[in-house]
Amino acid sequence: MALPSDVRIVEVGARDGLQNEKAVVPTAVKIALIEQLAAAGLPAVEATAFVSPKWVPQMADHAEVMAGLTRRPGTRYPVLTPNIKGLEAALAAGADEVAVFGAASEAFSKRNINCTIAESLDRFQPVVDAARAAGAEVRGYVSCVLGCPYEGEIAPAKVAEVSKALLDMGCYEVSLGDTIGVGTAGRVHRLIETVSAVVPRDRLAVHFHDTYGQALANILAALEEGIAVVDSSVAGLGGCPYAKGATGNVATEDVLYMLHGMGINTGVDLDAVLEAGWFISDQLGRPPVGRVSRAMRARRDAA
Ligand SMILES: CC(C)(COP(=O)([O-])OP(=O)([O-])OC[C@H]1O[C@@H](n2cnc3c(N)ncnc32)[C@H](O)[C@@H]1OP(=O)([O-])[O-])[C@@H](O)C(=O)NCCC(=O)NCCSC(=O)C[C@@](C)(O)CC(=O)[O-]
Repeated sequence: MALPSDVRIVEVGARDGLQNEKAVVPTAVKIALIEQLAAAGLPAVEATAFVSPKWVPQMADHAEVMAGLTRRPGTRYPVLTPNIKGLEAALAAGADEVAVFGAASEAFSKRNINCTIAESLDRFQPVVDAARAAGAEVRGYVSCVLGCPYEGEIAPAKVAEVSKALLDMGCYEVSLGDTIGVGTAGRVHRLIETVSAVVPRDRLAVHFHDTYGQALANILAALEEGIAVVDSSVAGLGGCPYAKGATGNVATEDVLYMLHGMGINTGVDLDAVLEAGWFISDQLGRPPVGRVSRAMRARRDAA
């Protein structure tokens, strides 16, 4: 299949990235990061999660983050909403795009959102209905598409089943998450071949963590399968609090460098994303994880 000429990047660093930080990141820092990422031309900057603060304390300032943001016209600021309570709070905070998040693994679903896969789908339907009735678009996530920290291998057919259920209930797009980064390119091809039998490829996104260093190769495999939406995280921030050992998403800077080098358009300014990555890395007191960010910083420092 021909590679796409344009790829939409969904930046998840401020949510997926920061949710796993132990030290509380000040709300003002989160807002500054989100605004820098939006100014870099990223079309979607996931802003926060309206989840239980007992489960994910780092996202407890969700309403303050939304209230403090100066939003750019044309940029989307999706937020996670696991249930009606989260949705109501998100809508009250002015969210115009939300995301429900399920899993292809029963054990992960239990640990992450405290219910079975079937229960989660029952819980999401009213969230999707109410969001759409309020004029908010809904994205769906499926975690553990290439492996689960508790169950190991996950059948592509299960991923297809959950993805189809999310699309059928009204999600405009389903993002396939390799939560613990165990996938390899051949398995990505097989996964997308299986899922695309029930969900059109133009309704699929990929969300790959880079735990085993496979994310860029896996993204390329997804592009070869006709996928044109990629989730990534500035400075390679992140991990999932309910997947021990999971490291960050693939770094946005690495994805942009690869795509632009291949002549694929994203509309995103890599230099501005690099600056945003250095800003948040300095705030967190550690170097960025992404290779491009490290290389460009070394070059800048040497100049
Ligand atoms: C889903 C729940 C809430 C169920 O948690 P629960 O304990 O089963 O919920 P409950 O309905 O029994 O309520 C218990 C308490 O939580 C409160 N509560 C209930 N809902 C909310 C809410 N929305 N916001 C704030 N508070 C809430 C509720 O009001 C009550 O408060 P209490 O009466 O005890 O004071 C919980 O399990 C949860 O918040 N889980 C979120 C976990 C999470 O955020 N994980 C990370 C995101 S997923 C991810 O990173 C993967 C992804 C998307 O990036 C893709 C990939 O990489 O694979």
